[in-house]
Amino acid sequence: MTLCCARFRRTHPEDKIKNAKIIFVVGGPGSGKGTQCEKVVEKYGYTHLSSGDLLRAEVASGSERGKQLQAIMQKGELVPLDTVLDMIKDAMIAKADVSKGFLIDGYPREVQQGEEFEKKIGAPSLLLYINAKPETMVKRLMKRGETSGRADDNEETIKKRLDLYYKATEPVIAFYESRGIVRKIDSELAVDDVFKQVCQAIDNLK
Ligand SMILES: Nc1ncnc2c1ncn2[C@H]1C[C@H](O)[C@@H](COP(=O)(O)OP(=O)(O)O)O1
Ligand SMILES: [Mg+2]
Repeated sequence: MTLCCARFRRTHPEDKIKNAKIIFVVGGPGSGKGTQCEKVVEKYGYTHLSSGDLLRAEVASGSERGKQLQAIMQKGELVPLDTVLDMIKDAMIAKADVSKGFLIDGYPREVQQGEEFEKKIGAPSLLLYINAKPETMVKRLMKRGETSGRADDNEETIKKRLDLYYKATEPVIAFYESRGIVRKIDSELAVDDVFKQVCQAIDNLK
């Protein structure tokens, strides 16, 4: 080992999140992930990281990378894996000192993203599977689209996002089910009743 490694090892930024508590929040578009995460932040002091929000912030910044991302997102497609992961990791490190844990919302979108996350960051201790019927998700998204200003909350893109969710993201749930960390949440109910189930799952972590 060189002197340089020895000196910098202790202050490596990654060290800050090595033992962080991580919860994956997985569900279709409009299933209620963001709504539930907000409530968890308030009650448990977790940090909510929505991959979609991080990406939209990059788009809003007007950067060159933001412009490329916007084109992909407008089509309802998935953005490159490394881009999202780096953004999540940077955001986690920035919040490490003040967080009780992290809610990773909207990621992994496919099994490979989960594997990469674990390699670069760490393993989740819980996966909240926010489950609603497709009709419910479409209805909620159309309503959200009236005020969200989100370019992807329109009927055509919603359909593509739902298809992609069933094809790419549902296998993620099966992947983590084999590890016994999936808690299925019935998100057809009123927000507070959904939250009760979420609290039960989190309380059981301790
Ligand atoms: N349990 C619930 N009952 C009724 N509406 C809900 C709900 N959970 C969320 N909503 C609403 C709020 C939003 O306008 C819309 C989508 O919710 P969201 O939290 O933004 O979903 P997601 O982050 O999974 O895309 O549905
Ligand atoms: Mg959301």
